[in-house]
Amino acid sequence: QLSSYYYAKTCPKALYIIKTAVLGAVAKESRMGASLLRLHFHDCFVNGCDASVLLDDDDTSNFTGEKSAAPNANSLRGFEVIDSIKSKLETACPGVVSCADILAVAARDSVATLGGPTWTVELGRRDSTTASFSNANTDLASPLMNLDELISVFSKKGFTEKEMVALSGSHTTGKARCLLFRNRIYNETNIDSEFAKSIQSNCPSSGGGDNLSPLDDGSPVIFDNSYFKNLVNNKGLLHSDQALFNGGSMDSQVATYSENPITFYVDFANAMVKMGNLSVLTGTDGEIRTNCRKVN
Ligand code: HEM
Ligand SMILES: [Ca+2]
Repeated sequence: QLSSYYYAKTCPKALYIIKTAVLGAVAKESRMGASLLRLHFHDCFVNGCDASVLLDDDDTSNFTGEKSAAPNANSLRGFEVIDSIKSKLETACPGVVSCADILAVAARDSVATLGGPTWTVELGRRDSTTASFSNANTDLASPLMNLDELISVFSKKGFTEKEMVALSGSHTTGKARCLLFRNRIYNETNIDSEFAKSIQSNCPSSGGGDNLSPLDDGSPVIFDNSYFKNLVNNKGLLHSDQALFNGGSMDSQVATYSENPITFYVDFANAMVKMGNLSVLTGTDGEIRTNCRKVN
């Protein structure tokens, strides 16, 4: 249903406008590439890729937005970058480019800007007129999950175990808060002890819960396969990261990606296209929001 030429006639500069803005935002702060990639993921896994994640709480339509759900609160970032892209697009071609498409293109451009693979983004998603606080709490994975739980969360969205592992390679960039990996670095045994010690210096056993550590110590602002190299060395930051390589069924897949970046890139790009197609609104469903934070 979606098409890569969707805006060719109605907003020919759309892709250029988004790419330029993403490049600028990542140049200003490299972590923003990670944050924009994650926004698209947290959008797509909750009611599909419909920009529901961008909506603020709405007193008129009477819904609580997804931003305050547990996986998102004090964690998601990049909303101002999306707002700024949207306002440029509204000037260039008012009412044409959806917020959901902006998220999909910004995720692709972020990965490419950080040195990762690129892919063709299918376009034509429309924006939701509602959000789901409760689905945001149930449909996203938690960093405390084990392999079987991670497989289950992704299989509910139609992904294979291998695709789940490839998508997790996103943790090759970006940061996480101490409170989410504290138990791992102090109490777990499947962790390299030097690595645990080095992370502990910025994540005390009590307090400092918001202190940040890179998800990939090896190359935090480059989109490469270093995340998988970490895992085979027991240097996964989150419990859920190390769960992918912990004597289970995905060990060999992780090892393959750790040795072969091209295989990872190909699988990652394909899985991102698939993720971008989750329950999209097309035709006359939904709307093209004027402001990504509010229904029209
Ligand atoms: C496999 C299950 C996953 C779990 C349990 C998980 C969990 C997390 C957690 C806990 C954080 C840190 C949040 C914080 O400290 O506030 C994080 C960050 C991040 N996640 Fe995931 N994630 C998963 C899969 C994914 C996928 C599929 C993607 C993208 C396609 C992704 C992209 C990111 C990125 C880029 C960051 C860094 C964001 C930033 O620095 O702003 N994650 N994730
Ligand atoms: Ca969504």
